Amino acid sequence: MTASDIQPTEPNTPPTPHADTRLVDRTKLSKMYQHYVEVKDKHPHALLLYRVGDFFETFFQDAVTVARELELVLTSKHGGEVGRVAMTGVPHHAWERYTTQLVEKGYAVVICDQVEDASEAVGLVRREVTRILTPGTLLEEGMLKSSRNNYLAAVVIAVNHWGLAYADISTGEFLTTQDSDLERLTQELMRLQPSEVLVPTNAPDLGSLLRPGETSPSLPECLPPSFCYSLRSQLPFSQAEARSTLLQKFKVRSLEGLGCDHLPLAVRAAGGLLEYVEDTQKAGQVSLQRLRTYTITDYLIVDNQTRRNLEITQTVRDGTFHGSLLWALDNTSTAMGSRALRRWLLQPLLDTKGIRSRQDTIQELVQNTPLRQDLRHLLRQIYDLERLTGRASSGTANARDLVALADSLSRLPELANLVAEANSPFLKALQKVPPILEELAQKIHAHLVESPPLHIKEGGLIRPGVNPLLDERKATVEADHQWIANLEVDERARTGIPLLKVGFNETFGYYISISRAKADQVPPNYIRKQTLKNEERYITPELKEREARILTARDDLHKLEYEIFVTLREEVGEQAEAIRNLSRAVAAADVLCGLAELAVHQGYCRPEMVNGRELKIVDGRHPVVEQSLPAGFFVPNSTELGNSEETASLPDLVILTGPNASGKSCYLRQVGLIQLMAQIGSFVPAKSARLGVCDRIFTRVGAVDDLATGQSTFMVEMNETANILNHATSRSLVLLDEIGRGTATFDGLSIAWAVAEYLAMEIRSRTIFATHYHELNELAGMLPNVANYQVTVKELPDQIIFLHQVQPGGADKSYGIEAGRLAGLPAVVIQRAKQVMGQIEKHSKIAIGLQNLD
Ligand SMILES: Nc1ncnc2c1ncn2[C@@H]1O[C@H](COP(=O)(O)OP(=O)(O)OP(=O)(O)O)[C@@H](O)[C@H]1O
Repeated sequence: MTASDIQPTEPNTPPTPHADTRLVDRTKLSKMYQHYVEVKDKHPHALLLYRVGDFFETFFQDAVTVARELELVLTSKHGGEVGRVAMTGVPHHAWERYTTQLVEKGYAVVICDQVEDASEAVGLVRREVTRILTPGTLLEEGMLKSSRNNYLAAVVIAVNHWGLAYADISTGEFLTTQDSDLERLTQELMRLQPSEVLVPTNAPDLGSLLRPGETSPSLPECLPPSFCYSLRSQLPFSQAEARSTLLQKFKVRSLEGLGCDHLPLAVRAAGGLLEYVEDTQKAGQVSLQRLRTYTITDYLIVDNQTRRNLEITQTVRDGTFHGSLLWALDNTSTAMGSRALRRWLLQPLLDTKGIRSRQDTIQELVQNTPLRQDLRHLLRQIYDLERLTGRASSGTANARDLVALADSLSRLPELANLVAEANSPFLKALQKVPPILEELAQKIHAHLVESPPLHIKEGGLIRPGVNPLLDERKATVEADHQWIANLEVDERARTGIPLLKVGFNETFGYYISISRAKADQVPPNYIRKQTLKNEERYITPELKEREARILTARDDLHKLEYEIFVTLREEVGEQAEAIRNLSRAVAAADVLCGLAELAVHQGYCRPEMVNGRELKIVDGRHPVVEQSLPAGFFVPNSTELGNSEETASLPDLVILTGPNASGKSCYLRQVGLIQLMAQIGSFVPAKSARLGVCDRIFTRVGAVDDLATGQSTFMVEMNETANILNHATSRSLVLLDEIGRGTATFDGLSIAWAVAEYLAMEIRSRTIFATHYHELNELAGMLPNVANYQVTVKELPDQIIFLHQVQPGGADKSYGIEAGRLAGLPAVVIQRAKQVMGQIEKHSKIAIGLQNLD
């Protein structure tokens, strides 16, 4: 197949009946289509993009799908004796853009590229599958979001136990875990938000990729429907296969060193995942870091509901990043740092030592302003080393990637210098740069030109002096070019035609151009090649000889440059682990430097992390609301929780009352966010804080109908409350907003009362319970570890002023009727509501009744 075989798309041609490879008579297909169908048979569940000249074409059923999904014209092409087959194509240079769209829509895409030069091919150009792209196996820069990891996960479930492995093949991260309770698996998947999840199955739809929302009977119920699932064969996930895949990959004799030898389900998930990665990467080698085994309970557990309610990565109202905690905290200077901060926020620590070493680093950077500023300045010059390394080791990096990588590597010694005197752990980690990485940077700089072209097969990459053969060939080509340049001058002199020119075009190559008026003066060795309106074009045997030499030499030159480049790229790939180890240190330092900057500018303090259950915050603020209000407008509030022998006066449970919109929800969230920030090692928005480490944070905030599962507001609320009561411990922090609102007043109040009592007496978790049921204030008089707080307002004759101050005591009214008046309810309705309330208050015996319960 040559370039001339490229079929132009033929719009307006109706699609032929041949839109299904399974129904077509293959013997009547032309050779290229036969090959296409063979490849398609091997990848029935993916879309096959098949290189034909300057296009990636799709045929048959894939053409129909691609045309529909990308809104391209569906056309057709002659496929041999069978007649026409459906076709849709995209220009080869734009394949990434189109493939990204397909992968984002949840399709797997197989790239079948030409692997030999079309001009050198004898017969059909050789084509091979070079890449299989699925949502979880992307490496291309344009397909990935720089600020977040792209996780591929694999799950293996055995009754109530499960193994989960996940990897980001663009950065090399690879982890596995095992646990019981399928609810925890769901939660872990929700934390990771993987782009693709591998599930081993025996089902008939094996090999297919279920797009988000698609269902299959082979999918276990505990797997949330919002992800993409790849249904895979059981074999690579079997204990024996998975074990041997891992042993081979990491060149170890036993899995002990990887920490998972006693976790069969974790091993099976990791082995199956690895096999899939190798299967999809075809041409390239993906370098995953050594597998790490982790335990879910080693981290602060924040369930999906709480993550949502605390708006950690996106807001509840419109799902945007702007307005989330991550948005407020992200002051990082590198993409690696930005990804690391997200990971930290989604997996805060339990271990006080780990927290303190992060705090120490922030503290050093807070105190040393020049160091902090220089560090930020230098970090900004470091590109995404993790992903650049990933592309280098998988063979997808171009020369610009390697130059960017070398530029970044060469900043590392400067970084080491800058932190040479530093004392804190995360800065010390930057003090040593392995000499091999410095040498690698120098080598790349010495080999590649400063601004290499995008394409790596068209020369112009390698500096002179790198390879004698290359220099020799360059010199020959240059001499030939010079000969051609001289030719114009020489021939003008020889022929006496002053306007004679030497030109070049792709079709004829080099030629001598003379105006038609002078055509009678051409020497006899000129051979006429083309006649234009005002011009005749000639060639000479010597010119053609030089041309052939130049073109061959140029091709050789490009090939040699490419070979030198590939060798260099492989050398980078060999250092992937060392580069990534250092990248992780850079990412961590970047996160901490950003948090230090924030601490300085927003006036955050270092929380004192203690071992008990104490939670003391003096003048705490909400880190996001504070940033969205003008400076000084946010009203700080203190919190004291955690009853123990040493802190006998502190309550475990606070009943928080106050009018609508006074700031109850904001206060609840503020406490949760401060605790969470403290457990990622950050400083916190407060004057001072003493915080015991929490094992879990639970929230129940707001009331939203879960339309997707058809549950009512009240049922959602009850499910969430049940989850809290069943899982909270005395080390948990529980934040409840308006329990029992979605049902009849007495039912709601009774449930709220019983829940509060259970939390305070049985679980003894630290709890803030915001409510409009003022009757709950009675609890404080009955239980020693319950206290009442209220958010205060100032009442004027015709308006309420929100003071947003949390103070001891219970509010005795809700101002709900005032809020209704302000919202514009008719005066008669307001008047009547006041009358009704007066009557109810007079006759209500709820509180009295409750006191008499015991
Ligand atoms: N401490 C504060 N300082 C300044 N403004 C605040 C403070 N707390 C809350 N606000 C402002 O008040 C608004 C209402 O707060 P919030 O939603 O927390 O009220 P609420 O008491 O939970 O109301 P409702 O009972 O109706 O849910 C917030 O949007 C915020 O802008």
